[in-house]
Amino acid sequence: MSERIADPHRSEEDAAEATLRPQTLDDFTGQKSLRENLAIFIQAAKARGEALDHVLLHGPPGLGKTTLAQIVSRELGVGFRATSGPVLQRAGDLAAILTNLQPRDVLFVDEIHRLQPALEETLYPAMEDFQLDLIIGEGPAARTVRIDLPPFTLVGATTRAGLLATPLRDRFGIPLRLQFYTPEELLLIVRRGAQKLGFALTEEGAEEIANRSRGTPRIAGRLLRRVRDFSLVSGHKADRAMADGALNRLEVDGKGLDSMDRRYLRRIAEHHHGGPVGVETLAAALAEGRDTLEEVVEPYLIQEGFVLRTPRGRVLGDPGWRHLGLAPPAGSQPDLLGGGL
Ligand SMILES: Nc1ncnc2c1ncn2[C@@H]1O[C@H](COP(=O)(O)OP(=O)(O)OP(=O)(O)O)[C@@H](O)[C@H]1O
Ligand SMILES: [Mg+2]
Repeated sequence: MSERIADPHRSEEDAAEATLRPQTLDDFTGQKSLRENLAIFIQAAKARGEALDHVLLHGPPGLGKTTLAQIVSRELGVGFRATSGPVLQRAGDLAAILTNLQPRDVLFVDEIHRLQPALEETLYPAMEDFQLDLIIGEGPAARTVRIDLPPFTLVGATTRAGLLATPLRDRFGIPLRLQFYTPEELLLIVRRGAQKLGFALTEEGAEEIANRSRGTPRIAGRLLRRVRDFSLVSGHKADRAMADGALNRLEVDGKGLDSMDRRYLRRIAEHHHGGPVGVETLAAALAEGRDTLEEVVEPYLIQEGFVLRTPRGRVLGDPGWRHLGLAPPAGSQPDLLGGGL
């Protein structure tokens, strides 16, 4: 998976992302209503001199959750502390972070759906009442000490909001869902990125990259950097033909799908006559984790109608058949609402 150019997950090479990361809410392209709402809540919190309510950012990888968390602290003019669900192992680690926060600081917890249940419970009173219950000692001598915390803003990020326990989800006053970006928004992002890199990319070249970025700024940035490499080495002007050639060599097709996406679609078409087929079956056949399919591969394919998620499993949609250059078999689309169950 790490070899996929269109893998929306972060990779080592994406350290270069920092250069392209927008620094302010105004600089952040797309997610219009989310951005407008957030701007109002930030302004109100600043006017009151209070900590911003806790924010939950959820959506597929590479859409800007970490970027937004950093922007929130910058716009509030407060400190930023970052950690993640899998990194936090002991209640003491969390307590140390919480007690070291300055008033109104942002604490960013990435992959918050992977937080240990015991730590999650430590968070409840911390989020609700800014209090921390620490257990000191062991056995019969153990006692609970209550510590007051400075008011702070927890910004949680997750690709799987569905995996969050309800009591945790309910403690976020500002839940925000990120959507895939439109080609127009990606075009702005690609143009701005080329500018920041000092890379002379033609308008058509930028369009080509934007249209093939799978709705994801992280992929747009990565494709932009690769096209720049090809352009530099070949000495060709970075126009549409140049970008097209580079993206084809990276096996990113005209719709931005990569080899994994195509294997997934082909599997449903050729082995299951278009489905329905269960996600577990697909994961086993493709030697991929079910989580990866559900978190990384499917969201974009579903949003674009290549695949439909039905109660009986995944079904290839008409755009999926067309993309493979195949005709949907007559009467192949089962009743998608699951009425036949
Ligand atoms: N709205 C945007 N405008 C411009 N660039 C963006 C935008 N959103 C994200 N990016 C770019 O995409 C990259 C990935 O974004 P980010 O790391 O915030 O994604 P994420 O949602 O946190 O992903 P993950 O779920 O993998 O943690 C950033 O480095 C930034 O360069
Ligand atoms: Mg992130």
